[in-house]
Amino acid sequence: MARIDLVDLAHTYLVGPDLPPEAYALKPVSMTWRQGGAYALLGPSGCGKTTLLNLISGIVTPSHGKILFDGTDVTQLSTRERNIAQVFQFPVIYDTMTVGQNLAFPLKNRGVAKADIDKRVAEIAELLDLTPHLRRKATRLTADAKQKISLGRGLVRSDVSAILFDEPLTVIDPHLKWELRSKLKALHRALDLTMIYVTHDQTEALTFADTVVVMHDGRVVQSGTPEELFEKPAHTFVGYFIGSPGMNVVPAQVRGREANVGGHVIPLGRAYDHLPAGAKIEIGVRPEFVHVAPLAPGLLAATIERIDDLGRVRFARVRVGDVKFAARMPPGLSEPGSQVGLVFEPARILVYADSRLVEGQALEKVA
Ligand SMILES: Nc1ncnc2c1ncn2[C@@H]1O[C@H](COP(=O)(O)OP(=O)(O)OP(=O)(O)O)[C@@H](O)[C@H]1O
Repeated sequence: MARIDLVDLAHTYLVGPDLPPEAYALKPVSMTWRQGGAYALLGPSGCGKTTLLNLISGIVTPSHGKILFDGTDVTQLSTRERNIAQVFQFPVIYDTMTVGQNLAFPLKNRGVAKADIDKRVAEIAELLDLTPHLRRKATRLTADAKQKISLGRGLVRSDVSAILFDEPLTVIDPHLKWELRSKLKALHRALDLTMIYVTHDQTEALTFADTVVVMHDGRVVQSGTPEELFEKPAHTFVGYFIGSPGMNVVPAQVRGREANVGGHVIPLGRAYDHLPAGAKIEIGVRPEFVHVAPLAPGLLAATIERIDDLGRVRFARVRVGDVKFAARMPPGLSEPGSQVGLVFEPARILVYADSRLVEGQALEKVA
């Protein structure tokens, strides 16, 4: 396995001089993927996830920049030379072979000794519950089982630089998805391999990965633990893409320790004295930290439009003039259409300038 460094890496599928930034499927990125880390590459369709994965694997050669594996430049090397294992969306297996032969194939191909192959195949089959099927022809198996074999083929070699998964659970039955996701996590712990898992599904990303890399419009907008993405989204996109419901992001005028939203002043937990002039300023606050309360002086007045009952918690969708918020509902209170007040937790309000998080000044440091 390897530590992977991306150095000013960018890619466009178009050809021509002086291409504009929009022509790039991957805009310049420099970052490090830790040896042995479990990463998810998360973002909506078309944001550049597969492009980045294919650049790392060597399927695509970048227009700019370099890729280093353990400090060695591999930018011009093939997937085989990079020693990468990949699992794709759809099963890639040999129907004429047995399950066991399929699992053994990547090892046989590399000239591994038979005894070592048998041992490793048995180990991986056990981890994926494929042991009873080892002698069966792959052709007769269900799509789920075939994809499990694909996963097994990706995981069977212990000497790979990294294993890359491109939406590997797409064809898997929903109830099995949960089980396989937990299995992959356990496999990561057991095998200690660098794994990069592409998905557009936040639950998949947050349950599998130690580090989630969020992409938006060809850019890596944040790389962090699931907790960091929830607590401190570096970009408003991360705020509403992660979390259910997503973060409230509303235009505001921010001065010092206060935000003004439609004429109402909301105290902030930090001070913002040096916001960039001319930037679009917004505040971001997760619905978990905005509370619906009986309307009272000093509270931002809102109208409840809808209540979403998520079992353990209820969120109200409320309207304040043209602005909509999602907020926590206390038990027993209020019907749709009623007037309520909103209570904000100041320490949980973040400030964004042109969609990027601005670090405020801690209040104790402000005179
Ligand atoms: N081979 C290609 N030739 C031209 N454009 C491409 C090619 N592959 C991808 N693109 C474009 O690059 C952009 C990023 O695509 P990419 O497949 O990397 O995104 P993605 O996040 O993986 O999306 P999806 O989940 O839909 O696969 C898109 O605008 C896409 O149309």
